[in-house]
Amino acid sequence: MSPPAPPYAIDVQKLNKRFGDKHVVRDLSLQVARGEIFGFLGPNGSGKTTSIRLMCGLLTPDSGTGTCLGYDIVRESAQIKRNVGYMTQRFSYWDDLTIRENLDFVARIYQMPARRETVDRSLESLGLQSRADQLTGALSGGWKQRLALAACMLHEPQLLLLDEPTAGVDPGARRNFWETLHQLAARGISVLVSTHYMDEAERCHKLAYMACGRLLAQGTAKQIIDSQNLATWSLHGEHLSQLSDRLRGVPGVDQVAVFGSALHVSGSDHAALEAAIGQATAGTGLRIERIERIETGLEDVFIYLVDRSSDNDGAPS
Ligand SMILES: Nc1ncnc2c1ncn2[C@@H]1O[C@H](COP(=O)(O)OP(=O)(O)OP(=O)(O)O)[C@@H](O)[C@H]1O
Repeated sequence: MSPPAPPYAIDVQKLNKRFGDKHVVRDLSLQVARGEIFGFLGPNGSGKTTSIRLMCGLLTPDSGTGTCLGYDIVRESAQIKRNVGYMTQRFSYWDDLTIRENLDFVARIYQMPARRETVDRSLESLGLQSRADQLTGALSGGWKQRLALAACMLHEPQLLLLDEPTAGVDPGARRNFWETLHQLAARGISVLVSTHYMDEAERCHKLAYMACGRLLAQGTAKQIIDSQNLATWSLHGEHLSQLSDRLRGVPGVDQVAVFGSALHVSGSDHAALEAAIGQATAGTGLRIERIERIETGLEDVFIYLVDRSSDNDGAPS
């Protein structure tokens, strides 16, 4: 009888990694459950890629422990690599091969048995049959990205690590890609995916937000939003930049951020925030069309977390 599968696809505690004197990952503890889509967010250079590589045994942590698919991330990295699908930020394929040929090439490199069946199964499961015989170089970004996913799933991994898989892909293709991820998760495959897109963050079962190598928050989108207890007001009008200048630094106002044609003003002291907005907007001569209390969104919270973390660290990442 095979041993029971571990409850977590990823379970790491207090991972640290330095490159020279740069402390890139700090005390990272994180769990990804089986069949869960876990979103990994944070500014450029915050340490997401390094964390992903630590979690799948491609890099050795300076300290910390953990398992990936039940294998020790330090001692059993070879087993992890065999059982994980890793889609890097820069996936490479041959432009002058067809989708089918590219997948066959990957299958050959990994010396997979029953290559033809494996490639056919992969084409079918990711909806690539209609394009199987087209040259990859001529395909849109969305199809190329689907090919990248198929290539890292050829060996039927139980865990996918996807590093910004949809960067530069149009919204329609991104939506289709996420539908596929949810279908895979429904089959019990776990997914850790880094992204900069808020709409994608909201499609994850759980999220973690990283800045300057530290996890600042993790949980469901609702848990992350609730954890900061921010009130947010939306202000619409003509002179948003002047209004923004008036509001910044006023007691009660913790954050002012432009969202399209609106200004979002947030604070953790709800009464002080409301009073501050009232004072800043009264008798200014600025034409303000609408002021309304809105639900605080994930993006409001992430901006707030990054601002606070860079205040604490002395410099933005
Ligand atoms: N092999 C390396 N040697 C030295 N420094 C490195 C190495 N890999 C990454 N870094 C540095 O570590 C920091 C974190 O990089 P990392 O790629 O993990 O961030 P990221 O959050 O994935 O960024 P992005 O969103 O831009 O992909 C950066 O300052 C980067 O320059």
